[in-house]
Amino acid sequence: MERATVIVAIDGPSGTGKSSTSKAVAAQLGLSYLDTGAQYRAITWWMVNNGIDIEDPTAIAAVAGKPDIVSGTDPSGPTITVDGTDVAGPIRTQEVTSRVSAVSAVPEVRARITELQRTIAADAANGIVVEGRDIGTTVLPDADLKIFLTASPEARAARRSGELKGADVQATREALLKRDAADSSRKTSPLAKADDAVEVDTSDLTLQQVIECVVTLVEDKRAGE
Ligand SMILES: Nc1ncnc2c1ncn2[C@@H]1O[C@H](COP(=O)(O)OP(=O)(O)O)[C@@H](O)[C@H]1O
Ligand SMILES: Nc1ccn([C@H]2C[C@H](O)[C@@H](COP(=O)(O)OP(=O)(O)O)O2)c(=O)n1
Repeated sequence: MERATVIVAIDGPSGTGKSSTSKAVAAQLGLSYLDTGAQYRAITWWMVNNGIDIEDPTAIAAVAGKPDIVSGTDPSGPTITVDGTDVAGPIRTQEVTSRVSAVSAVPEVRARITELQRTIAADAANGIVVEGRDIGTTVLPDADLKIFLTASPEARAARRSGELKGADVQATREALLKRDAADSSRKTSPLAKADDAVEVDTSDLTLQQVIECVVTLVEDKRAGE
């Protein structure tokens, strides 16, 4: 019998391991992979590049439909383009990171990106791992498996500053907590754990342990447990 597709939603705050875990789980299980944070970063990059006033939600809403955002969903080489331009690098700058929460709080932006996400998930032949902040609660509430990753602010800041080549851990911690607070308190689909999500605290787990944990949860689901 043909295996049914499987939809996995992985949510949580910054630095909990969503991207690394999701990519590895998708690769291991032959599923597609979607980094929804990259989509919000891409639309933010476009707004900044086009001189849109980030402080003005009405201005953002008015142009939310303009950029053409395309995500490549192969977990071994995910891609993201805006109007045909590869923005994988530019979306990770400090400038975009500091503005992404404001842009992604605008309801018209969320409606647009959510629709894209649902289309991508529906088109994934074998299924998909989708990671973000509101996947289990809003984007894919019928996902087969929902995971909510957490980790202490200290662990998250240490991981992130390691990535940013020795950036100050304390400053990184403050920036992370500020972004979490903004993402958790916005009106439209805030960062939140779905009632039926499995919470995994990754503070004291290696990445490999987290990957194994999630793979096991997917396999158990597929086995009908
Ligand atoms: N369990 C873990 N233990 C140690 N480092 C981890 C763990 N999970 C992820 N990392 C590292 O932490 C950093 C942030 O992980 P990432 O997957 O980008 O998190 P998120 O997508 O939640 O922001 C990466 O450098 C990653 O390799
Ligand atoms: N499903 C999502 C995913 C991300 N966002 C917003 C809020 C986040 O601060 C930004 C960036 O997300 P991203 O996952 O790239 O952030 P980190 O990798 O954790 O630094 O996008 C969102 O509002 N909804």
